[in-house]
Amino acid sequence: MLRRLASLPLRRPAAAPLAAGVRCISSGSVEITVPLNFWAGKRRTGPEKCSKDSVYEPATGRVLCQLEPCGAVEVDQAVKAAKLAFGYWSKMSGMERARVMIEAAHIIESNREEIAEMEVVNNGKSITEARLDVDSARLCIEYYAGLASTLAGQHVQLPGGSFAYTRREPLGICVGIGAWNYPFQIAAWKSAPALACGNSMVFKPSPVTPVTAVMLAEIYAKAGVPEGLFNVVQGGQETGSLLCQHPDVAKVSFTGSVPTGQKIMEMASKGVKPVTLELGGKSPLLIFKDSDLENAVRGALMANFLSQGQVCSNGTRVFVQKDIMPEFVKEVVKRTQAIEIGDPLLESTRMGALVSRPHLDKVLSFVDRAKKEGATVLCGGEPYVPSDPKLRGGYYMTPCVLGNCTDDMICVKEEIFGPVMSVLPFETEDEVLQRANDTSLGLAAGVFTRDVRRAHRVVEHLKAGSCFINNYNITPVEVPFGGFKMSGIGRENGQVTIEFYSQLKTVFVEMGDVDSLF
Ligand SMILES: NC(=O)c1ccc[n+]([C@@H]2O[C@H](COP(=O)([O-])OP(=O)(O)OC[C@H]3O[C@@H](n4cnc5c(N)ncnc54)[C@H](O)[C@@H]3O)[C@@H](O)[C@H]2O)c1
Ligand SMILES: C[N+](C)(C)CCCC=O
Repeated sequence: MLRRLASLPLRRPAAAPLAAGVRCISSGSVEITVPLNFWAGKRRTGPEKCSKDSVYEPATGRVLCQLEPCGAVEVDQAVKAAKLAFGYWSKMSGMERARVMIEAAHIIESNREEIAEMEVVNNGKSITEARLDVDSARLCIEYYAGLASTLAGQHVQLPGGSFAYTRREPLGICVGIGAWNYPFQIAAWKSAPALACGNSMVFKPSPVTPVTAVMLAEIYAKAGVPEGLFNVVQGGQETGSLLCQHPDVAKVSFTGSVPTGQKIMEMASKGVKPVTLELGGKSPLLIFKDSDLENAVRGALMANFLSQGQVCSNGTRVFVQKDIMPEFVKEVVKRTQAIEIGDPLLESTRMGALVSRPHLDKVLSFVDRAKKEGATVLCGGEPYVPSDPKLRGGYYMTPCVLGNCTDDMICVKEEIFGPVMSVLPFETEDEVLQRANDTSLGLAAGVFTRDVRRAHRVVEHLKAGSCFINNYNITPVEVPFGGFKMSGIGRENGQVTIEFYSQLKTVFVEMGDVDSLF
């Protein structure tokens, strides 16, 4: 097996389409009947007697497929498969692992459109964004393939010719648990560093978006990973809890809300398992009067309206220096009103549907509460019904800009996770820094200014894991991403993430005699 893996060519002709069973789709035309669980190299049905949950297509509100949540038996089968695969994979060299991962990246590239389309159908985001998410997943796998062969330890000289060395070793079976806003990308951001380090993974997507993680499992299988190296079990919190508490699991990497992250940490603590937690945010974006206004407006839109505003790192508290508030607001509102909402599979659409009916209702209720608290709706914040009859049951709303906001309003304090921007005036740098940091969360923050000294001074004081100067919401995979404070623990992407998916073994080597005290 090892020889076969090692001899894979670096590049193959375009891979055959994946088994999602559909191509060239349109909204409302897709029904998924293939099983969505995957372990030991194959798609699998869930437990015979499970109660199935309907999964919806956000663009239309139609049922897309049925989710078969895994119970203890299936979780155990997936973990067993991962254990077996770990035995092979962890013994391969970094170069051998890299070859297979690069092959997986090529298969993603060849199937970019199909994966993006399925992401749209299941998540509701625009096809333009979904393609970028697929690219980010591929780049992440390529990046960690590149790092796989660089894993190395240290050599330390000790007295008398003795020495010690360190080995960077994999952890074992890692569990990945994902949120619904970037289903394919999250699966890749977790599996790529895990696999590069020699681990295997059991991944549980959100029950709202179960479709594309299993496509990634197929891709890894086609690329030639050992059977069981990357497995997908579907389900909600019960399945997730079973994974976190499984005695053979070495680590849990979670993306989701703060309350769930706290539960995961608690469960993992019972087995003293390390966790990576990528949690929520309520990030500030600071726009100073010396900013390039055109870029500041673009940045504010990028900070709020990607993925229908359902982005953890969104800069939803937009602090604008008073002097430029009128022109900033005028421009932001004009451009927000021009965002084309509608069928997420159309090239011209810039904002698709929110992920579910309950989530849409929740976001709209935040807008209602903001109004009651005295905020002014400068635009949007209404349910939106597209003219195309097939989209009438979809979960759309108009992107919203709230003015007249104050720091104590719920819309300014709580993560809304929808297309709602709160604009707040400020006067001085000290004041805005104090207000920007006045939150228990610390995922991201941004500053727009032409003053280079101010920019670096401000980011030095911002209590956030990812800070942007004169841009927002870009996440190159070479760069670590993660939160301060209650926004999380650990990082994804970048070289540092190798440390979160591996452990250090120290080996002492005695070259002389044992100097015994006894
Ligand atoms: N920091 C990041 O990188 C990042 C990225 C995306 C989303 N998020 C955050 O995710 C949230 C939205 O996603 P969501 O609604 O899917 O979050 P969620 O916390 O409701 O669910 C996330 C995942 O956890 C699972 N889960 C729920 N209860 C569990 C339990 N007790 N044990 C194990 N697993 C359990 C869910 O089934 C799902 O797969 C937002 O707060 C957002 O900010 C963070
Ligand atoms: C929008 N980004 C930049 C891809 C960030 C995704 C991670 C969080 O939801």
